[in-house]
Amino acid sequence: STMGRKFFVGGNWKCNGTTEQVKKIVETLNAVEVPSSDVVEVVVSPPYVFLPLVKSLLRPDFQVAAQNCWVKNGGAFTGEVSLAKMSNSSVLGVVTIAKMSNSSVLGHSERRLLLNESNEFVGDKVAYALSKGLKVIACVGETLEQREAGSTMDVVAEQTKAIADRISDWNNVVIAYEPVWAIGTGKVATPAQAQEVHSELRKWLAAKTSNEVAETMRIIYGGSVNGANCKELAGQPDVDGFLVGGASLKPEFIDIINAAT
Ligand SMILES: O=C(COP(=O)(O)O)NO
Repeated sequence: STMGRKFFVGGNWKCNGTTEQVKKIVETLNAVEVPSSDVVEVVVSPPYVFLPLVKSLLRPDFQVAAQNCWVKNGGAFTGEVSLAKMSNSSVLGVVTIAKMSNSSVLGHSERRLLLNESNEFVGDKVAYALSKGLKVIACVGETLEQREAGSTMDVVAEQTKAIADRISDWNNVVIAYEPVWAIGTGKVATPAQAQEVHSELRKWLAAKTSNEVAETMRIIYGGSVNGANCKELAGQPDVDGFLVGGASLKPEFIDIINAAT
């Protein structure tokens, strides 16, 4: 990462954890030495049901994110969790929203592919969450067949455009490039592959939004990041951090946080 962009490390716990496991992970995170929050921004994203517990136990220099949100405020949307409810509960704390200390992971490929969340729907969610004062970790990334067809940048641009068409203030957005073929597979993108897409995406942002947005945007990488491969990836000029799945549930998450450059 360069240009003074603060390193950003997100831990996406996905649909994992029991109360006991969550307490243990938070205990471990609370006890370790990591660079100050001036150097690295750390966000952990537990399943909704653990948001209150994690928010109440987690060290104050780390932030908590939801893994999704609904696109309206409450109402007849069975099974959904509305932002307003989350922000009204002690979980995210309405008062802390003003400090942008809360965020949501949106557009994760598992929701795009398994739950058919369209680019437009993800764009609507990003706009809604931002309008409610949350930070957003917006996920984009191509499938293996799209990469093999040479359409990686087309796909990533299309996904990002659906967001750009709906928002004007990018201040509270972090973009996570997560190639689907690297998620949960152990097949991490090479530093060159990650750098190529991150720099192309940054150029796209410069052309479609502004140089300022492009230069200040944290573009983070996700997909089989671990304690062993994070350093080399972090050394790439346009890799500004990580969105970590599996390894965020293990002590090596600390190594990934410490890879902050
Ligand atoms: O989905 C991911 C990455 O998951 P893994 O680190 O387990 O590949 N981040 O949101």
